[in-house]
Amino acid sequence: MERRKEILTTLNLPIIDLSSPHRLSTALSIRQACTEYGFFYLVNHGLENDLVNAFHQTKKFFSLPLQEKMKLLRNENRGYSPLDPTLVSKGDSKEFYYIGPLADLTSANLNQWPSEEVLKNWRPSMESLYWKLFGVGKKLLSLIAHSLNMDEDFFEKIGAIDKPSAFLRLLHYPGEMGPHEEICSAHSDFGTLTLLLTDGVPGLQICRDKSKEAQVWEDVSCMEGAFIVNIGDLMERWTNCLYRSTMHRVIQIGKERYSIAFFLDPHPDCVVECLESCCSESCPARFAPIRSGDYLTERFKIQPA
Ligand SMILES: O=C(O)CCC(=O)C(=O)O
Ligand SMILES: [Fe+2]
Repeated sequence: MERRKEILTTLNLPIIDLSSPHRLSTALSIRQACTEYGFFYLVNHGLENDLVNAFHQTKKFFSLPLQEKMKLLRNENRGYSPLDPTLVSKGDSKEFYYIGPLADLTSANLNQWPSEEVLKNWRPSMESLYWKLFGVGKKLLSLIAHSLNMDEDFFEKIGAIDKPSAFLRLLHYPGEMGPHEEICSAHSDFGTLTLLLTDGVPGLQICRDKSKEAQVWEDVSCMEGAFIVNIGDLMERWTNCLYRSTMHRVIQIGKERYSIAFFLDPHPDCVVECLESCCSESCPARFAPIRSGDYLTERFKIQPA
């Protein structure tokens, strides 16, 4: 197994309660979590009873014969990506399946679904999960706006989530694979925020200081029933780097692993520019305004996820 000069520690991420009536203190805790870690656990999100089924459906999909999954081969970033032997040798050992934005018909029609004969009721079940995750993301985003001293409906008002451009990604890591330590290589997420669910199998790690020579990787353990939430690059731009889009990866521990990631990205036409509350004369905006669609297209070209 490849060895790098790395120091490893274990981490207790902050816990945010989405159902708390104390919005100000919740917003303050979010602010602290996003500035220090860019990651937190989200509890009392209302989807507790949906999680078992979400993983059940995910496993059903990946259990299909390869030839069935290959009929849905990824196109326009929707559909199935098989385990890629060229990437396995570079330290990426996962198969995954993307469901793209469902809000408008043109985009929703690009999605690729297994037929009813192959997986009965799978599509409605996943569509329902998608919208429930979107509901959680939207609630959280209003708290994030609050935490940044903006109006709670700020992200709605600027058109970031009116037609949500969210991608749902199901992931399967088959277990002991290749000589490399990483099975999902180190990256930051591109968009606004990510809601992550894992099946409890460890392996997720974060590196809080992107610039350090010797990278310090910290283990993120799974908290039963909670989402692991992380800030993406566009939120980092919106906040002038106040909120951190933290680098993360998954290392192999020799066990099969499933996870579900929901990437809440801004609508492609939404222009992401430094928030008023995050810049001043002494702290000017570090990034020029950019159309979200242009930014994400560029990122996908450089680092196809
Ligand atoms: O599988 C995981 O736990 C992490 C997945 C991830 O970081 C991603 O899909 O961006
Ligand atoms: Fe990620």
